Amino acid sequence: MKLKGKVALISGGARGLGRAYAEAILKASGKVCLCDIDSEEGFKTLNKFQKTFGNDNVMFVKCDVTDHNSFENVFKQAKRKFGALDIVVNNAGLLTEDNVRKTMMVNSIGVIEGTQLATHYLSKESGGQGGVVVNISSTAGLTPVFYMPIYVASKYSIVGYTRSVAQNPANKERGMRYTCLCPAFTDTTMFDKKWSDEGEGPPPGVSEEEKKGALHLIEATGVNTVEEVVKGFMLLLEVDDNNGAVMTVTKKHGIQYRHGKPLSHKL
Ligand SMILES: NC(=O)C1=CN([C@@H]2O[C@H](COP(=O)(O)OP(=O)(O)OC[C@H]3O[C@@H](n4cnc5c(N)ncnc54)[C@H](O)[C@@H]3O)[C@@H](O)[C@H]2O)C=CC1
Ligand SMILES: CC/C=C\C[C@H](O)/C=C/C=C\C=C\C=C\C(=O)[C@@H](O)C/C=C\CCC(=O)O
Repeated sequence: MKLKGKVALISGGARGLGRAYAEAILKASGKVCLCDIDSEEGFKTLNKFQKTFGNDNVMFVKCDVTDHNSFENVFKQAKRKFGALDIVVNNAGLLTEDNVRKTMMVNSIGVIEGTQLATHYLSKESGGQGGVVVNISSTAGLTPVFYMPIYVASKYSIVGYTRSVAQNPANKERGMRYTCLCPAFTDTTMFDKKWSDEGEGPPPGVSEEEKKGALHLIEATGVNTVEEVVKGFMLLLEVDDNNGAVMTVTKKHGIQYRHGKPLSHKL
């Protein structure tokens, strides 16, 4: 997809990776509707982007992706302002093991409902032009991590969901493609530097065993810069024949496509 003039909706776009995806699309002459539960940070980002890219090319709508009406309102407002929608990035996420329902609501159901809304609002059968959905999982959506099983469960669900929706032949008719981006540890607020040896020690509630596990994995995978993840993200948007693609981005191995082989029906 050529990004000039294309319109993207990005959840969790107020900061971190979501904000960086937005900036990359704006730099490529696209338009962006940011949404986030954090309106203070959202309006700060909006003001900054408006100064650089112009008021006509960016908007912010406060939204909680776990509230269907609140999320759907973003799609309506983006279409009203820009007249079209071509890209949906289901990026909003959180990392907590303390609240299983909240983690699943944001990281899993928020992404699934965002994909359903995208299919409805972008689809040729609803008067759209078709388009692309990028669902943000994690390498923790492809490999077990003993100290964050709930986060892992939420992220595995996104990989399976995206691959399944991509296989639905009806979505080809609708002009839709679905992809999944799985970054490993990346240097944002979510990646708490306190976990590293230079930091002040683990966050409250993290046991020594969990800290050791985290440090071991961080050492094995390395820590991505935001720019490295954005490079993979832009490839997913720009390459048109990648419906169903699952891409990992790790510091050590860079960008890799992961081909999930379906189990044989004999099993
Ligand atoms: N930073 C990392 O190491 C990695 C992050 N990821 C994923 O990338 C995505 C972005 O992560 P980061 O930018 O690092 O995190 P971040 O914490 O900096 O940004 C997440 C954004 O999502 C928003 N958000 C949270 N709950 C929301 C809700 N209910 N409704 C709307 N917005 C909500 C937050 O307000 C925040 O602006 C997440 O899905 C995360 O799981 C994946 C792999 C690695
Ligand atoms: C402190 C947590 C910060 C950010 C959240 C992030 O999403 C969590 C990531 C947690 C674990 C990451 C594990 C990464 C593992 C790897 O990159 C490789 O060991 C394996 C990569 C892919 C697995 C698929 C395969 O078997 O090839």
